[in-house]
Amino acid sequence: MSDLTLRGLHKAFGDHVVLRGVDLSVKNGSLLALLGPSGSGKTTLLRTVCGFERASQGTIEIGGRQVESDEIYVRAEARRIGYVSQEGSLFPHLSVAENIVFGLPSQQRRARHRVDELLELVGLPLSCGDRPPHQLSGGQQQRVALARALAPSPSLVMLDEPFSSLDASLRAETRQAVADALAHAGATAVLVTHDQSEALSMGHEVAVLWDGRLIQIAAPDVLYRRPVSREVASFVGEALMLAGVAEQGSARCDLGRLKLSDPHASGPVDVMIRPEQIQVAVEDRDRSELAEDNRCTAYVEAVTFYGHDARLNLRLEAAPASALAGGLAVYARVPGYRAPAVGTRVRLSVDGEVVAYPH
Ligand SMILES: Nc1ncnc2c1ncn2[C@@H]1O[C@H](COP(=O)(O)OP(=O)(O)OP(=O)(O)O)[C@@H](O)[C@H]1O
Repeated sequence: MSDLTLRGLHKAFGDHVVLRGVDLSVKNGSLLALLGPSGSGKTTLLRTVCGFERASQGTIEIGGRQVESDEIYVRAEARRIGYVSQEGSLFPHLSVAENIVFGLPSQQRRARHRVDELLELVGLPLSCGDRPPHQLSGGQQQRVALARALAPSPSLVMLDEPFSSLDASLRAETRQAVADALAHAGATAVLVTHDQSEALSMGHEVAVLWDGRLIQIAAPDVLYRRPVSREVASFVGEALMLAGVAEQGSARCDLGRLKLSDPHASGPVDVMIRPEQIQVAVEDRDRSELAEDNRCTAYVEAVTFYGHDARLNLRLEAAPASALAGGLAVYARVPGYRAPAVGTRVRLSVDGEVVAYPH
């Protein structure tokens, strides 16, 4: 399948500007997750690439062929893009197989072209083909929608929040099935989502759209560990921000002297720490695990238990002058089986590098 390139893409509805100059490149055969808060322009970007909306300015190229510019406008049907919507939008009066071949030329429709192959690709039993969509679960229906999108061998597949109507367990399973099917098909795909865990777990790369601008494109682990701004840090996960001072590759803050991911930062900064980086050791229980440096003491004020992990609200003892009266409050994520009880005195250290945002 082809790659996708956007250059300087603008889109306005009247005088309401939604996309403000988007440059983006999606590599052949890869899945890009387009992540952004509600109203940031994700769906508009996807609809413009599909040709459902005209760009106000800029160019769109699919597989090296320009489909949109000031002079060129290739109609949606001729762009050869497979589209999967939130609800899947299957036709209820047609069987699963008829849905899959719906967009194909009539001869291929009659021959149920590639139906078995596509059912297999999306991980559904072949017996599903003759059933009406309503007899399938929501997750299975989304897989049928993907099979239908892949049936004409499109250049590109666009997925617009395709898992948002599914409950949590079905969502996880369907995400995996869809990711596998796209990989097996060698598809170039864009997945629109406002769910950071979905973007991080499915995207080969994640692009963050903020108020109509792409503000960061990176591999999921890089985006999570080195977000470009405080806003992105908080949007892609839980982020603890502590005032500090950076110098010579580390930053001093209420949790000690911490190693910085950017060694060049200096002066007053906000230090961004992921809560799972905070190592919590119970004084009597975990004596051997206590690091000599970077350690300070705190009390567990509250525990929210999630099973696999737990969130601890902690209050630092003897927090320095920068802290609020009564000690600084921070929080940590620890494995559920190691969650200490409320009131326990613990020692804290920070594992790994942290990010500094200058004031
Ligand atoms: N056809 C339209 N006419 C006028 N304004 C529109 C139109 N489509 C979208 N908008 C506006 O564009 C902005 C971005 O909308 P869009 O649906 O692209 O955002 P989104 O990031 O996909 O949000 P969500 O996650 O809530 O779906 C919104 O302010 C919306 O009201």
